[in-house]
Amino acid sequence: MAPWGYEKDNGPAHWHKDCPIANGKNQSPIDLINGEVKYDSGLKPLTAKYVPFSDAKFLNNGHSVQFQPSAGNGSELTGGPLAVKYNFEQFHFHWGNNDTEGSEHRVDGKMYPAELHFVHWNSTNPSFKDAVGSGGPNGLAVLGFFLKVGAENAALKPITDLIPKVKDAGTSVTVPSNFDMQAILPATLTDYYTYDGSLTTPPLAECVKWIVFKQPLEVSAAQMEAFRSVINRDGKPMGGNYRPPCPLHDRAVKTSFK
Ligand SMILES: NS(=O)(=O)c1ccc(C(=O)NCc2cccc(F)c2F)cc1
Ligand SMILES: [Zn+2]
Repeated sequence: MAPWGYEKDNGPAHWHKDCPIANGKNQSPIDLINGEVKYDSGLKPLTAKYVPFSDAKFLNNGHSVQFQPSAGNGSELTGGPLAVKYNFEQFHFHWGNNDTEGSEHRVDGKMYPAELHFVHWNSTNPSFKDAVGSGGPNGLAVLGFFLKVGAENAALKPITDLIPKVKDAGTSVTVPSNFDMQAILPATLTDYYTYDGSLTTPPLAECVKWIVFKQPLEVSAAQMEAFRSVINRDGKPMGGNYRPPCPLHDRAVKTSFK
């Protein structure tokens, strides 16, 4: 099979052939249906401590654009539904070719124009790859933020300004060391949905504690257009790099808000 992608001949409907877990019972993304979620008063706010990075790359890996610091950057995530400390690994985006589609998770069937994922791994493992393979839903913790079109996002501007430099698959640039990743996050990480799920791209490992924030971040129309100029491995616009929602099966979606 051609390497996986989001086109007719290699998209989500084909992924099960190389990754049979695609039809598993803990797959992501899902449609977050407010009438079916359950408030959990035990869910505290999350704490993310992101330290400045000395040598981080911003790259086009053929199916997303991704910010990746060198290993062992000391940034960490704790709190919320997490029992232990998680190390920051990377962040990346999923988006559509117009403002009516693009996010992976949905809220009562509504899609946002894009979704930003901050990927973290359980620090009781020696590495990210070990965490992915550690079995069970506590290997990774991914923070999901919906993006909607509105005011320019000043915190994301240093990243969206780099997009033209990674237009083609396989290209990367060094990110200026004064990039402040912490500034992307809302001041308080409250009001989120959380459930046990998977990577939303192959290998689709069911190793993720998903934490999806209710409040979208805003980006300008120009910043959205920057994403839509990115090209994939087949030389086509990368927009549409989102997996459709998967069945919930017998999972519960908990919320930190009423
Ligand atoms: N969209 S998402 O947030 O669910 C997501 C996050 C990370 C990855 C990933 O790291 N893939 C490559 C990769 C690298 C090493 C080991 C792996 F298992 C692996 F999937 C895929 C999807
Ligand atoms: Zn993702």
